[in-house]
Amino acid sequence: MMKIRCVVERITYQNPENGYTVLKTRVKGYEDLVTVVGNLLEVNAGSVLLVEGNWKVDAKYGRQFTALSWEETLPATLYGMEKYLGSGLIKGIGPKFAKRIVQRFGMDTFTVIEDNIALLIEVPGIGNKRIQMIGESWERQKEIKNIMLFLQEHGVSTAFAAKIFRQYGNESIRVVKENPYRLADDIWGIGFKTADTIAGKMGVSKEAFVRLRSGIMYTLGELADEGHVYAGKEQLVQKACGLLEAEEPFVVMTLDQMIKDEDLIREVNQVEAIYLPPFYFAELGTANKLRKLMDRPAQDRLWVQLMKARKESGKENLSVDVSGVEQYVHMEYDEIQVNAIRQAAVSKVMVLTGGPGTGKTTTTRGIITAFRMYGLKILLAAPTGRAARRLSEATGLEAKTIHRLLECKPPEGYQKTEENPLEGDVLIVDECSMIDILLMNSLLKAVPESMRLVLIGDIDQLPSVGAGNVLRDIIDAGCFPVIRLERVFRQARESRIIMSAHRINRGMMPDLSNGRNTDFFFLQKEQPEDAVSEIVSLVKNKLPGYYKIPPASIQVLTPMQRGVAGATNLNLVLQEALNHESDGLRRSGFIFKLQDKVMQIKNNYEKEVFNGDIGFVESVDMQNRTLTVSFDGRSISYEASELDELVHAYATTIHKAQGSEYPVVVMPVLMSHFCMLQRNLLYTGITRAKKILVLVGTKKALAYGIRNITVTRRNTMLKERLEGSVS
Ligand SMILES: Nc1ncnc2c1ncn2[C@@H]1O[C@H](COP(=O)(O)OP(=O)(O)OP(=O)(O)O)[C@@H](O)[C@H]1O
Repeated sequence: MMKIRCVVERITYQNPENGYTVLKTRVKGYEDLVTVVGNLLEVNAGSVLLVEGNWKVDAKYGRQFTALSWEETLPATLYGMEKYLGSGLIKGIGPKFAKRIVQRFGMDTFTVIEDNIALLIEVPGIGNKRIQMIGESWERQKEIKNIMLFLQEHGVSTAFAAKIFRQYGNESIRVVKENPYRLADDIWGIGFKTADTIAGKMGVSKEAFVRLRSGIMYTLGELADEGHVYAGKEQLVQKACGLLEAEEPFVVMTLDQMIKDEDLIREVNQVEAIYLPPFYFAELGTANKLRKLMDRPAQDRLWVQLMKARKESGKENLSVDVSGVEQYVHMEYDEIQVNAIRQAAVSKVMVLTGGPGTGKTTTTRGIITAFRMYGLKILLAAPTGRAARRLSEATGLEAKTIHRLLECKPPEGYQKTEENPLEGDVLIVDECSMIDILLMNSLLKAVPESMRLVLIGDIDQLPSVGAGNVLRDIIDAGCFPVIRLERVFRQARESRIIMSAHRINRGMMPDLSNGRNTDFFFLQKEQPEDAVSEIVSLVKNKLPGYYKIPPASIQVLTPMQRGVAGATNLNLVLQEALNHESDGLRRSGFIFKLQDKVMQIKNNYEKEVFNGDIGFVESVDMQNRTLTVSFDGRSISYEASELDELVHAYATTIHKAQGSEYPVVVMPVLMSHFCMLQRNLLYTGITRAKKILVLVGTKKALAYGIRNITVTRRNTMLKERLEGSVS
């Protein structure tokens, strides 16, 4: 084993999945650039590294230095200093100024910046404003370097240093030393495992209360990510023991203490359920409010008139006359649709559900028309921006995202609450299958008791990303009127996408024959590698050529994140094929370049961008290490350390595409995805396509997915609470 000191000239290759990196570096005594390979995800061009490892000769690439461990140091040569300063790490200095500064101050460069920064004024082109910027950035880098050093000493990669610094500032090291598990609570992207590694190196014992507590919290969080609102006690203890490698009695004791401390809530009914408090209160709140809404009368003109007429006539089935509505919207409704409109007129809470093309939108328009005839004030909402926009286009009325409807303002949160409720007579919410228990509770809190509620959604789609199975629980509880639309109308029958979705939903194979004038294609590819090449050629050439559309309007949806035909790899190959920009900002092995299609993967209330929003990189500032993304024309800027909120979106998982629709969808369906292939996943993926759908893969995989209905049960008690069997 030996050590070399090198300056990173450029990063040639990085694999974000496993961290494998190839660097071209300059090493003293070597004429040519030296190739260094290994797990070096977090390095920047210009960094000076002390790398420990061995020389090896690769059959294809020749002599290389294989890194086993490495640390970053400040450069000690003129060349290194210039590279370091010009790398973009220090705001206000790019390659040009780096050269000038080093030319002027030589080996004293860093001492000058450190002790006497005002002297930079002697460098042509540098003014006081820039000096101030450089000074601040230098200090920040120094502090980040200290944290990095500290983290490296404790065996953690440097990726999180900037984030830790942003959260705690100069207190960073103190906080981490005091309770490293706080990192997992406070910082998005740092999980229990990372915090636990730090704690382990710091000598925190395996049985320490802080450790067990954090592990239990993490396990509950993981179960919530899988969709569970609560954990069965046994399930939780077992899972936590596995994670913590701790004896069961210690975990049980910790759990009991946490319940005593009211960190967690235990409820014993049919099972011993352990809740994280927000989930418990959300489930309880949702159930109580829905029951209350059901019990209280509305106060609008339509309600008052109908109830009066019912009372006077003694007829229970009196409702609105739908023929007036039909005349107004120029549509003849079928029996179930008429029923839906009549039911809406006499309901405080109701559910409208159905698959694609069954007339949910058309019926909603009818319901809205009936309400408007009686002067009701209508509010429209949907969980995502795109779903809200679609609802708005379909109804001609303003529709908001639930976040906007509730006037979400960080950091205080929702402005619309029980104390400051929504104003209106009726709230109609679309795409309700996407609403998780926390969001549903927040929404219902803001609904006054006299307001009507119409919930619309397709129950056969994937359930919400967040915890709960809210729409299904509400339907299954049997306490609310539910109208199920099943007939597919003529126009929709012509769409093979829609007909295939319905067949899949009934467990049948779709018709896979290809022909002209169709919207549904199946391309047989056995091997994932072949499927990927086909997808690239479809997105880059074939579909744009045939349909005269830009590649950016084509969305690749895939069942999985990992693997050859998973979202990560597809993004890498599609980026390479579609984006020819040579450079960009790097983060964890990904490179964000001008024009890249990207997706925000976290709700960021400050920036007002939300999980699932798709945009395009519209500028990259290598000097200041920032970039801006245009989300539907709105420019949002990101610092390099915030780039883990973005992923490339040439391809996304079907889960992430819930609630969105795209004109053209390309979707791999391969046995290599077998663990994810499920009927509701395929159904959701296929129904995202509005004009063209191309499946690439094997019939076997498609058939397997269609048969697979082992939808994992989610732990929720909402249905029981609504029924009244659990209070
Ligand atoms: N009563 C009806 N008579 C004739 N056509 C109808 C009727 N109801 C709906 N349709 C037609 O069926 C098609 C699908 O209806 P609609 O768009 O309302 O369905 P949807 O359930 O909202 O579909 P998706 O979920 O795919 O958006 C439309 O072309 C619509 O005009």
